[in-house]
Amino acid sequence: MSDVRLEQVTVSVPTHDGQREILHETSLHLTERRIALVGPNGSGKSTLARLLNGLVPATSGRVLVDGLDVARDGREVRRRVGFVFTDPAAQLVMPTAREDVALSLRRTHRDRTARLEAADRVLADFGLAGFGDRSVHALSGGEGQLLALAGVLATGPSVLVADEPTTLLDLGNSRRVGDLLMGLEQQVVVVTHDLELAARCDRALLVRDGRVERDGHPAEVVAHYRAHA
Ligand SMILES: Nc1ncnc2c1ncn2[C@@H]1O[C@H](COP(=O)(O)OP(=O)(O)OP(=O)(O)O)[C@@H](O)[C@H]1O
Repeated sequence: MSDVRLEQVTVSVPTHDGQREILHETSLHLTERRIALVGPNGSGKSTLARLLNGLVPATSGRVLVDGLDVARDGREVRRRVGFVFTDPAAQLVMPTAREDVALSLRRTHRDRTARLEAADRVLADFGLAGFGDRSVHALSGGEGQLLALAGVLATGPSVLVADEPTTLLDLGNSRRVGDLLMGLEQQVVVVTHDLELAARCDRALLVRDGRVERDGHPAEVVAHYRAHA
């Protein structure tokens, strides 16, 4: 399992009259396989998630993934830490589903024909057999999210960070994506408002007002959150 550390991390953003802290001096050691970040809107969950692959830089403190400093070794960290956005449209960049997955395979499969064949195998693994020629814009929300996950996982990350991956999905697709995430071998850090999904993780963190208010077993953290929402 990967080893993710935050050391006294603060994130500040400029405001019209100075600076505002959106994450306050946070230290964490994440080694569990499945970790949920829960909490109210605007509490800092996405900020915390985005720190893990450098999408958001720490204003002070350090973020380390397997000992690599995100600020110094950003390229190598981004190779290890895959990121899935809430809206798959944010990351599906190629015209068809097959080409989108193939783009993720360009490092491991130099030959184009082999790469496209491998992309079809990946699509099949994610329940998208037969979708290869489909435009990425002609997919349902669930299919798009599965394709986005397939594309990120095809790059071979050791950590997957998913920011509200089930928010746009109906119940069936939400379960499908949730089951897929919970079954992955990789370390998974998931930001979610779905407390059932959070309860299936090994550890949960309740983020509020830019601080980790509770950190522990999901059942305990979710119960605390429900009682103090
Ligand atoms: N680049 C930025 N500039 C200014 N403010 C920001 C920036 N990024 C985030 N914020 C603010 O920081 C706070 C935390 O944002 P963040 O997106 O981390 O919250 P969140 O817990 O993921 O919220 P939600 O559940 O609504 O997605 C919010 O008040 C947000 O408006």
